[in-house]
Amino acid sequence: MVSATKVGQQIVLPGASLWLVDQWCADSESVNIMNRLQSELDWNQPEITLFGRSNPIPRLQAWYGDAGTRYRYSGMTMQPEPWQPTLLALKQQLEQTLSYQFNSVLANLYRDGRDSMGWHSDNEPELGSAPVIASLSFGAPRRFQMRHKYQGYKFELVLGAGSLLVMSGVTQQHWQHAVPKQSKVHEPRINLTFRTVRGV
Ligand SMILES: O=C(O)CCC(=O)C(=O)O
Ligand SMILES: [Fe+2]
Repeated sequence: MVSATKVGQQIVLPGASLWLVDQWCADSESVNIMNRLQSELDWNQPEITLFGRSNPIPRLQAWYGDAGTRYRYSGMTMQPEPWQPTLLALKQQLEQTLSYQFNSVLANLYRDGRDSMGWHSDNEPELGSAPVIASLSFGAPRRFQMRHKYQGYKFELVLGAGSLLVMSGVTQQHWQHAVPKQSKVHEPRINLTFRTVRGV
């Protein structure tokens, strides 16, 4: 069980463990972090092959972590870059908030509302069956949608700048999540999902 020391709320959904802290970091700090991450991370836009067709993913990505935290994701194998100072500082603060250790982070840059993330669960085998995923958001607020895989429940929230969402327990077994396109959003957003890859 994850225990948070910052003020937050548990979100009660069937078969999901969610913890939301709207203001995990102050506004001024989150603007600063957004700018640093946008300019300092090694962003790339890999191609993804679906039904035999290759297309660039609709966002930019970067993968950082301890050596050996190789990660397979939608047919792509990503080798982590070594920890970068801004990410390392955030990881350490997060580990203090949650009393939990992470060894990697997937960074996503949504350049504007045309960028998105399709429906998926963070259920890659190397994350184990009940992963703790800590998601930090900076920049433009974006919708974060959830849907139950079998029972038709839907849930949605807005992840604003400086927010922390922790998904844990069996959430990934029962639910999928997505970040839909939002044509009225013209500003970038960065989301960091801290993870623990097993077998390192
Ligand atoms: O951008 C987000 O809030 C979600 C990112 C996500 O689902 C992922 O990186 O697996
Ligand atoms: Fe995800």
